[in-house]
Amino acid sequence: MRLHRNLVFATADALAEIFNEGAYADKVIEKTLKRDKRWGARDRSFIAETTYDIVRWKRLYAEIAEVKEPFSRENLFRLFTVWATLRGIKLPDWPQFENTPTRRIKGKFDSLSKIRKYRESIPDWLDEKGKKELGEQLWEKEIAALNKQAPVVIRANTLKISVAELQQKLQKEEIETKRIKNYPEALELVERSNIFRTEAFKNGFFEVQDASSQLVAHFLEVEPGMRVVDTCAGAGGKTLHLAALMQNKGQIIATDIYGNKLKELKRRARRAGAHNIDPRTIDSTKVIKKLYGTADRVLIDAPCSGLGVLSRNPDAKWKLQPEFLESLRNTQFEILEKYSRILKPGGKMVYATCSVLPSENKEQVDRFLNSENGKDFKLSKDKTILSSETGYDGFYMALLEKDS
Ligand SMILES: C[S@@+](CC[C@H](N)C(=O)[O-])C[C@H]1O[C@@H](n2cnc3c(N)ncnc32)[C@H](O)[C@@H]1O
Repeated sequence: MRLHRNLVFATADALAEIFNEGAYADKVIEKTLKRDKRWGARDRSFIAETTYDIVRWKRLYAEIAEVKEPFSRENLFRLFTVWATLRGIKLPDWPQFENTPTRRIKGKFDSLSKIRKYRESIPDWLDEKGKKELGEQLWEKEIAALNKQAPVVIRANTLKISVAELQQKLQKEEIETKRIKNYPEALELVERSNIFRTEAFKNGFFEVQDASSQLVAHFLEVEPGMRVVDTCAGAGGKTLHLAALMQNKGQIIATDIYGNKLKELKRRARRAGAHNIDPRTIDSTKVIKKLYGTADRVLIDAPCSGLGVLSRNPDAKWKLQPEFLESLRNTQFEILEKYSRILKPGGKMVYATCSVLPSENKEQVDRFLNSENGKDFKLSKDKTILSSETGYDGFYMALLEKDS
């Protein structure tokens, strides 16, 4: 691979914003890629993938390069040097790469790789937390899996097209995909590419949605004609799936505390041809109270640490703080406690997170079942999806039934 100056410099600029200014990696990359219209698909993927890689391995690379935050421009190039050296990429003779200590970089990599928090490039507290909650062996496997680049998975929008037809249409646009066993609407891309540019996407034939996330709507056992409340709908990844499973029949009330996310949901629903969604911003306690006792199904796709989606969002490793995890647990419990009241007697509810930590998952469900409001509920089934077992995101989902 030959390194191009403007691409490497763009990567360094992106890293400066992410590391030194605390900006979100996905937003910075999106903005950076708009900088030069002449960049082709390869250039763009170089910037995106290299930036994500260096974000993912920040702690390990900083330790090897012996640099500390905030990173000066020179030190950002040192991180880049470590990245290139460990991948066997030949460095050009630019002043930034003079006197690169190749052997020393490789030697330090070998010795630091013996210690998990460096090898997996995670903060001390996260290593402790993962070990405590999952046990040494499982944590070791899970964090290694969460450090791998995530595959791109899409969900066929069965309101408009079958999975088989979508696969053919994409093939005509030179995008190879494969079916995934036991994930009925999923297709995995054989090679990464910018699928948002395809006609199939513009026509609303699919959404990008990880395979594990595609299990959640099925878990809720919805049927056409039901009244469903998706309480933490966000931009609607699961709402759109629910609409498809309900064949556009019945009603889905999609709530969230952020109106701008629901705006995006509306836009996506239009493209997908989903007509049974009623978005409502939670701007007072009345919004939820009005719904008490009215729904056949409730989905609580709760705000969580996002540890299960680290492969997609590696900067969460550096943004998450232990205190935040503590306060999240209270939010999750409050949400469960309040939003479960939306259900009719005999109705069903799913509590889901994209976390693999029991403290955000089964422990929250147990706490709810032991609470005053939870005593009318039974746990029908639950499932923890580990990235180390499936290769997709880490997730948790529990199906709870309310007594009739
Ligand atoms: C895991 S995300 C939801 C993702 C979304 N369901 C999807 O599939 O695309 C959690 C959502 O909960 C919302 N949220 C946070 N606190 C909330 C609350 N108290 N009530 C309702 N929604 C909340 C966040 O804004 C966020 O959109």
